[in-house]
Amino acid sequence: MAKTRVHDLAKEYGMSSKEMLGHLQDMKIPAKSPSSTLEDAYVSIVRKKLKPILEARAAEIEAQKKAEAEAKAEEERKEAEKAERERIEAEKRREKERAEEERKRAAAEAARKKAEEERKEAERKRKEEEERNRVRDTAPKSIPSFTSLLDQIAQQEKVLEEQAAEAAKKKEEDRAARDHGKGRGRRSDRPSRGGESEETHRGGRRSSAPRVGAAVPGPVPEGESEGRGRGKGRKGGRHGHEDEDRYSRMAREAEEYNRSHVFEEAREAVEEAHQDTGRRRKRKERRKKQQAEAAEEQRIQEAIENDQDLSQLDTVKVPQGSTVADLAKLLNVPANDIIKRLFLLGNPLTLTESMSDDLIELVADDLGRDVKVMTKEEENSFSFYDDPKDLKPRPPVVTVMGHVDHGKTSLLDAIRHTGVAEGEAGGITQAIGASQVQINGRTITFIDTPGHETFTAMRARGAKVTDIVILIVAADDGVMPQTIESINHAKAANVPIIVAVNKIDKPGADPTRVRQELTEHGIIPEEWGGQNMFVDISAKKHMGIEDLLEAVLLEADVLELKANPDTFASGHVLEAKLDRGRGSVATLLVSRGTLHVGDAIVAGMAFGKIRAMMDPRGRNVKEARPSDPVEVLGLQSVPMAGDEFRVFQDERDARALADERALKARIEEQNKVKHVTLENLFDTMADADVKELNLIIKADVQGSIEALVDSLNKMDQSEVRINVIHSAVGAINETDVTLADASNAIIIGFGVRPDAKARTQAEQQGVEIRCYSVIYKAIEEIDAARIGMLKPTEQEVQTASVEVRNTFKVPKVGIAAGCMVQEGEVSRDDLCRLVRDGIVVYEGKLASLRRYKDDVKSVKAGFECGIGLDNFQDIHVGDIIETYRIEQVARTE
Ligand SMILES: Nc1nc2c(ncn2[C@@H]2O[C@H](COP(=O)(O)OP(=O)(O)OP(=O)(O)O)[C@@H](O)[C@H]2O)c(=O)[nH]1
Repeated sequence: MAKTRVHDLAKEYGMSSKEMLGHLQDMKIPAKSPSSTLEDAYVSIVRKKLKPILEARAAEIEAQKKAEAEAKAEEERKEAEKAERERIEAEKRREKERAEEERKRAAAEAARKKAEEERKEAERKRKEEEERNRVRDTAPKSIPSFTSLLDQIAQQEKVLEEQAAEAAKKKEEDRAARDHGKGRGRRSDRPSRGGESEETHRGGRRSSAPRVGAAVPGPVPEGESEGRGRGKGRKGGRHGHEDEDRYSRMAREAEEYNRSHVFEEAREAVEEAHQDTGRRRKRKERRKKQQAEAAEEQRIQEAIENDQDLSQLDTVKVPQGSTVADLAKLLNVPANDIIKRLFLLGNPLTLTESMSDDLIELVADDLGRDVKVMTKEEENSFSFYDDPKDLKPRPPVVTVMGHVDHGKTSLLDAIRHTGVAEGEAGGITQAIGASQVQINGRTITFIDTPGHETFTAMRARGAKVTDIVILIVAADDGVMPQTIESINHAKAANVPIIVAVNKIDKPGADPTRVRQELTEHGIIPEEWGGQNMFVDISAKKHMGIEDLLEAVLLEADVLELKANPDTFASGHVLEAKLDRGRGSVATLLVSRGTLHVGDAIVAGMAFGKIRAMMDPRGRNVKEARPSDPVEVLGLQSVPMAGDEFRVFQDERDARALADERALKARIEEQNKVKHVTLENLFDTMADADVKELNLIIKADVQGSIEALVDSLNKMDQSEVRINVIHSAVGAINETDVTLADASNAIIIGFGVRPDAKARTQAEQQGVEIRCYSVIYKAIEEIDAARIGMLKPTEQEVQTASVEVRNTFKVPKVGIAAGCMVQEGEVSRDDLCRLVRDGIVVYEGKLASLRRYKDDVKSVKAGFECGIGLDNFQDIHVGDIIETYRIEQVARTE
């Protein structure tokens, strides 16, 4: 039975051992020292008895704590009050400063305004003067009304002068009259002078007054002027100052009236003179405007009918490489206008020369036009307009990216098994290049070609199919070069990134380090205040997968992904290949509308009617909705990954468009070849030191070609220039060898093999053919060859080529092939590949090699034999079995 020591009990109750011993003594419980032990029965007595004491103590502590808290709160309140007072005072100070500043500013402003007003007044006066001169100088003299106005002005000026003279004379007379009152002698000679003067004045007035009368307001009354005569001399003298004022006023008013009146009339006259041409111009402008409005309306109407994006309407689409003439036609401007501008830009071009993207944009900008230079892919792409009310939510499309071996494939495998019943799990195969998973009743689409090469190749072709990127980073390895590349690619495409920190089950895993390293590349976890969701997972042990999928759904909710499902389908080709038996097989991702079996489609240059569709589980389906990936049969040729597809109502339209595109591509290809040859000629002349590595690339799918070319482009080509002189989907044939021979090229095969004739020819002509099934291997080797660092390595040595002539069932083994060895010698230990129509269908080992019923070690050319393949039954008559062995070969290059 457990015993309790006194000091433990004391500790439990927060008291000293001595105090506890005191209590024990009071309770008559035997205990001597702190280390004495107590029976459980005693302990329970102690607990009972000490309960009220403890409660009292607890209450005491509580009260003390409360008092402390109150004191603290009071102190804080005071602090806050003090801070508030300080704040208010500071605010007041600031307010005062602001007011002072405001006052200064207002004073400065008032001074400025005054100066401005003065300046304006001076300006107004100057302008008035200018206007007067202008009207006088510029008005056409041929206009009669204007000429007469000028006459009037001259007359007015004359009258005013006379009036002023008269006023002066009157003043003189009055003064004389006054003087006369003082001394008669002086007055005696006055009348004759005055009469003479009066006569002169009257005569002058009579000749001018009638013409002026109408123009001068308040003409001088006859009586008044008469009054200035002899009879009313004194009286007039008394009113001398008044009269003088009145005359001055009249003179001023007359001048003012005339000035403004004359100006106004002159202005009207000038306008009238130009009115004819003005009206014509206005009419022309109005007509032009109406035409432009009608054209614009028609354009919008057509755009609406064709479901086009209305926001793009003002931009003129110019195909890449357009000539000067093409651009002039598209912009509806004279070609000379463009040639002139090009000349000024230092790029003189003729009508038929093609323009670079930059030049097209520069010239258009110069012309004030908005253009978009369209690549071939963009030209082939369609833009649609959907009424927002037709849009419905669609599943997100996700791509997994990350460094080699960080677990992309494992993650996709783990995801494919999520939400699938246990029994069903084994039956899941990756039927097409994409998969879908259900989580919480919602769907997520995954593109199954992991890695940024495919992603970028697609994007480079204008196909933005991914909504969300999952960046996978191994927790034991951290951020590596391809992690950074993936981040850059996702960022360039403006696609949100969710980070899956993988392999957390491993002993060296450090998810925090991964987070820290990623912050250096702008990927910051949400929990650290960033934008990116991080989920720790183990793809191998299926840990955290559902959390990751839920994160994807959360991100998708933020993106509000929508599409219109009720229209003709369109989307992109994810992958396409040629399949024996089934023909052209393409994996499509629907982005808009619903795709049905029987639909007529165009994808890039391929067209056809959909014969059958398969979902990611390999099940036949009748329709595919937005974000659904499907494998389709029925296209008459193989499109390229990244091509846009679109359903047409009529198969004939589809065919016409595909034909038109194919023709255009052929013409472009021809032009390009010519162009490139010329360029190469100059380049080679310029730097003869540069070595060239010419390649011909053949592959089973377009995606591999693009991925390889993309990687080659990234290599340093300063010493050895890599030229891909030809690339295509399909087996390596004689034409490829001829081309390689002519251009000193190496042929690279991906998942494809040379046919027999091509191989023989290659051997005869010494053309090198290298075949790979892993892209990294090819890149590694080309890179190694480029930098001249080829190490001794393993090399494949072909041993025999065997044709399948018959197939039969063998108990326990399955299907075996009755064959004829065509060349070489096949051995039991050889590795092999089964080639059908130039495409590698199987790679592995021989399971059996027999002559009649006997197992044999080898069979030579010209002999028949029976061959069984390891774990492979799908052998057809006509297939070729190539056998080979791997040898260590020292490189001589
Ligand atoms: N311990 C552990 N190992 C894992 C985990 N995920 C993947 N691996 C292992 O890591 C290795 C690489 O995984 P893959 O899925 O092939 O990686 P990948 O990124 O697709 O590789 P590449 O296709 O070459 O780019 C394999 O051996 C996996 O078994 C994990 O969560 N835990």
